[in-house]
Amino acid sequence: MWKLARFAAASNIARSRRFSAAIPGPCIVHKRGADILHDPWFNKDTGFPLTERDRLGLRGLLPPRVISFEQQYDRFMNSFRSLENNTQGQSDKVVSLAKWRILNRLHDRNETLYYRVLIDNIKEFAPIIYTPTVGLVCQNYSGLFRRPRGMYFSAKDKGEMMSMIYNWPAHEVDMIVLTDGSRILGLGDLGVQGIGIPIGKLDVYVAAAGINPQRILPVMLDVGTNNQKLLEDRLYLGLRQPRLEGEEYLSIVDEFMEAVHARWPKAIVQFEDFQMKWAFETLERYQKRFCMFNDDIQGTAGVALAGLLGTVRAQGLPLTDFVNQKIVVVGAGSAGLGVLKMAIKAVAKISGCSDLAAKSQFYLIDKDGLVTTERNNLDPAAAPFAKNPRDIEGLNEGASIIEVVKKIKPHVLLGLSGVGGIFNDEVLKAMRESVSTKPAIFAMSNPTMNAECTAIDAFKHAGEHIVFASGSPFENVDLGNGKVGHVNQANNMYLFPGIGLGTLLSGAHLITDGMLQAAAECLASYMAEEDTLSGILYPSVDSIRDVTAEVGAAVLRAAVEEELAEGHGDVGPRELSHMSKDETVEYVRSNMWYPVYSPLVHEK
Ligand SMILES: NC(=O)C1=CN([C@@H]2O[C@H](COP(=O)(O)OP(=O)(O)OC[C@H]3O[C@@H](n4cnc5c(N)ncnc54)[C@H](O)[C@@H]3O)[C@@H](O)[C@H]2O)C=CC1
Ligand SMILES: CC(=O)C(=O)O
Ligand SMILES: [Mg+2]
Repeated sequence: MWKLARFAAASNIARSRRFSAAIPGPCIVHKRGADILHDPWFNKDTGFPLTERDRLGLRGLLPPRVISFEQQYDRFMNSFRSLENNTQGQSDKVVSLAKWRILNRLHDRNETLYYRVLIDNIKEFAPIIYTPTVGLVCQNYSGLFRRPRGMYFSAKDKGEMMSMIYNWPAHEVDMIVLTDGSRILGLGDLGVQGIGIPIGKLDVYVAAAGINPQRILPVMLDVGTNNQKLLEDRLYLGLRQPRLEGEEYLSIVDEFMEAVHARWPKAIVQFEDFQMKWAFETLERYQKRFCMFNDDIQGTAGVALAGLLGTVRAQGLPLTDFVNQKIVVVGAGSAGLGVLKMAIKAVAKISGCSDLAAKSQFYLIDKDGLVTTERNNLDPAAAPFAKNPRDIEGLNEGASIIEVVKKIKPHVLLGLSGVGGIFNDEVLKAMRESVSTKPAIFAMSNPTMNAECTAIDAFKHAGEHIVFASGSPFENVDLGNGKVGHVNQANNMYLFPGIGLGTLLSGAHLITDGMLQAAAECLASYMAEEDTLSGILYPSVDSIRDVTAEVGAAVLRAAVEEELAEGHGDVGPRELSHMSKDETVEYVRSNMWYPVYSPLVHEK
């Protein structure tokens, strides 16, 4: 049963109460005077009322006039707009970095205002703090570095992490995003510079899930880098050594996980942008011990599955037809294999057949072409998805993308290869012969330059009737005659915030396949029928808080059903289990942090 597009008006309501007069509860602060002005968690800049300036020893440290939050907000947005005007005509790179810098400076100075402008303008600002600009920021991180954010644990810290973790100033941490920088988006090994990704992901957590920014922690595990250019860069800020491997590597990750668990047993750890071998190994190693998940494997799988089910609906077919869809996945890495695994499970569930039988509609291509059982040195992770040569008449081991597309005429061509432009004109034109009435092209690799094709090329070469999705945002395409080719953003940002928030509020100490499945199903059913029929598979990024409330509730309810929910704060497992579906959504929504200036009360 599909839900109608709900909460359409919710963001408008939120906007109208943006600057409402409701008085927020007080916030205890353990510092005074200039220390407060230099702490972005508490700083209100010129917004401190006079009484508070007296109370906190701020009198004389600020210009006399008190500026309201609304005025500060408008002032920032005006500066942002001026910057846009002043950088017109400059290269995309210069403009993107300038926009990132102005937002980053606000982030460093005043988190309340930063998160308010981010939440209110998420569609416009997500491409700056997240993909694609975050990729550029990571590539240039050592040069851009002004002040640290998050924590850095390196191979040199072995044996020290249990004490180092107490250097983090917050008493409570709910959400950690961890990377080792080994596969940053489609940009490869960026070593310590990959810290930009946990920072960007956690900004999305605050904006989409309302995780309190005082309770988030971006973490870089610096075990070296194999990026020669970085090793030779005199500005590079990470360890100048090759990456640790094998047991040495795992012992560092083990030590970090144990240190986190010792200090914050309930914190959720999201593994992000680990190279494939460690992505799978660490997931296997920790998923039954710690509250963790791998976003690239599991979050991406759920978002892709929701999109794939959407393509069935886009053709006006019942969901049961998913079992007949021919799907070619290009990229056999952590993301591509995660998608295949979850999609095959969905086919098996719908058709009631075994996973083995459910595989027949899927084709996997990696850098060496079509993956078959005849492959020499077949990667064990890809082996379950390798085709038996008997089942692919007319195709050989290593067949190219164009050969596979021409022969199979798939309903869906999905890219998670990290290689920009590999869905070239010829491949896209071949998709015109697809057996689908609405062939789907998912160019999911990030950032923009690594997308398998652009939106314009997809509509131009594959036809105006296609369904298109990309990992990084593209503008909708003007098809002429008033027609528009809709661009979907198939990005795990639609799921990971809800997975984190739902797990947190459930109090579960593990994240199970059932909870992840519930998240994917929730997203798959989010769009109304008429939207999917016109090729709109995912909601607008503007409504990401509403989507996250639903996804979070689905995850929480799955945890309750699996008897994993231990409750959160004052709300225990019994109360959670008695909540109706709608009450759960409201409960999740009411637990989302929203940035307002709270009265600060000093306590020694
Ligand atoms: N849209 C989204 O939400 C997400 C997108 N991604 C993107 O997916 C991409 C891949 O990520 P991972 O799977 O983690 O990387 P990975 O490095 O583990 O895997 C890349 C795969 O692509 C294959 N490949 C490389 N060159 C190829 C070629 N010329 N033709 C066909 N296949 C080729 C490789 O053999 C490998 O199997 C990245 O660009 C990443 O940004 C990843 C996670 C989420
Ligand atoms: C979106 C994401 O997680 C990635 O590109 O790696
Ligand atoms: Mg990622």
